Amino acid sequence: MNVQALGIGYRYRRDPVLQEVSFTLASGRFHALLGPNGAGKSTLFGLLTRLLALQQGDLLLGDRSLRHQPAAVMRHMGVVFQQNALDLDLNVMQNLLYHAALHGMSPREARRRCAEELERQRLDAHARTPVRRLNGGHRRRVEIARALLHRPALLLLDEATAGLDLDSRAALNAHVRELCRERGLTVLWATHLIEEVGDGDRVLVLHRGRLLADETGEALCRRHGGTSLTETFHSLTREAVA
Ligand SMILES: Nc1ncnc2c1ncn2[C@@H]1O[C@H](COP(=O)(O)OP(=O)(O)OP(=O)(O)O)[C@@H](O)[C@H]1O
Repeated sequence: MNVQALGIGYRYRRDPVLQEVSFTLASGRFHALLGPNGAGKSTLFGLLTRLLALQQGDLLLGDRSLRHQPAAVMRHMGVVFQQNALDLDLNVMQNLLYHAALHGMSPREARRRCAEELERQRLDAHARTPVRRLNGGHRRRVEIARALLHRPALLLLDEATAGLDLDSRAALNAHVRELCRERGLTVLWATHLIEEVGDGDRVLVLHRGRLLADETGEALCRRHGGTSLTETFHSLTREAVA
């Protein structure tokens, strides 16, 4: 399902935090939303997930509008927020079952989907483990399993690797790419870490509330004559400040 952001703008008080942000996410592809701290990534996530009310613009999922058919859009969206939001005292299965109930699944359907999702995320051995006893990488995978329980077409992840060590970060990033390839999920992965972006990924560069680029890492480097994405990103954001 294609996703289109159309002219999204937002201000908390007087100063605009997002201005005319428009982009398209291609069905079944991994997209990186790259921006330094304070660029507006979390604000954009807040708007896409309805934590914040849209002030300007809209998001279309297929032909459904977030502004006019919010429930229909949310049904096709899974979200992993920056802050870990699992109940540490419940075990993995209990966390998932609770969430499945919120989606209105019958107990039988919920158990089936939770078991299926845990197996797909290679977490089935941890079903009865209290979340408190899981490492950070596994906790994130439980959150991804939870976000996918209702089989969304679009998965949004906001700084999903925050607080993880280098190896766990790389493993989680690879895991989400695999989900994207295998299930045709459309993914928007927000990060300030350039090393989490691959040359072939579509990269949306957000800086001070404006989208500076929306193309593959390779194309971005070629267009700006940079030898690496890191160099290109830094020269792009420097130019925008000058
Ligand atoms: N509740 C708020 N009230 C006022 N200003 C805010 C609020 N939340 C964020 N901001 C401001 O909006 C701008 C964008 O912040 P946002 O958190 O969206 O950026 P970010 O790219 O997600 O950064 P980070 O990676 O640090 O989370 C920043 O200047 C921030 O100070």
